[in-house]
Amino acid sequence: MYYDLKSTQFYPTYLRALWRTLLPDAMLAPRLGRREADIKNRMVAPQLKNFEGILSTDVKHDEGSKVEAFVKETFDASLCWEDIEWLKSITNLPILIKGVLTHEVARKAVEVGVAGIVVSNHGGRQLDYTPTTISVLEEVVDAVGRKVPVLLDGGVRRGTDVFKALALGAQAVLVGRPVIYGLAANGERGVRRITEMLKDKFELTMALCGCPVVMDITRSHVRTECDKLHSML
Ligand SMILES: Cc1cc2nc3c(=O)[nH]c(=O)nc-3n(C[C@H](O)[C@H](O)[C@H](O)COP(=O)(O)O)c2cc1C
Repeated sequence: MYYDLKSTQFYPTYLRALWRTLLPDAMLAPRLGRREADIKNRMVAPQLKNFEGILSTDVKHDEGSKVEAFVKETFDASLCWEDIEWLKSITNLPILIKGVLTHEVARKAVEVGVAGIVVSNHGGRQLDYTPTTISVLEEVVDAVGRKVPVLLDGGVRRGTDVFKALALGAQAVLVGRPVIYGLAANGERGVRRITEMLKDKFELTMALCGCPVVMDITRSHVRTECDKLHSML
């Protein structure tokens, strides 16, 4: 069945239909995903400097993840598109919406007036079977049509990942865990090293792809699974 689908034009459509059934709403996680490892390990949010009183560990639950219990008590599950309007009314800061994975949601986000979009599946930590962000980036970029910047996060581990995202239309990428790993391994130096590694490999990729400046990175520098399928038709 996989082979048949792959050899027809319906393959991407089918795959997208499948994904849609599992796509979480883009509104900044109204609830926490079921993080089984956290539940098993009875995860406790550490008391972080500068977050005193915000990220509390003081939750009265004896079992399961305390992060889950904390989120239940603090997150507002009624969060919806209208809240963007309210957010805009209380700040002059640009509001970016994170967690966008489809063209429908991207268009809606532009419609409600966000300043930017982050294509993200929250590091794959919220819901299993969400698509990889790189695989839906182009769909979002096309839907947004340069009206606002589109950023991407999730799985950016090498300079080549940065290059691929820019070639597919992202204006920038964001990294999560690599920075945390660098911090855990070697503190501030570790974080610097991670950013240097990403930057160096990105520059090398540009050089090897014949791109002296970032503006030279184009869509033709990458070939996606969809491109391969189209070329077979
Ligand atoms: C420890 C940890 C905590 C996170 N907390 C949040 C959060 O509170 N809200 C959110 O939108 N994303 C959260 N994320 C997801 C990150 O913002 C980001 O989308 C993700 O880590 C990017 O993927 P990467 O780690 O593969 O680079 C968290 C990620 C990690 C690793």
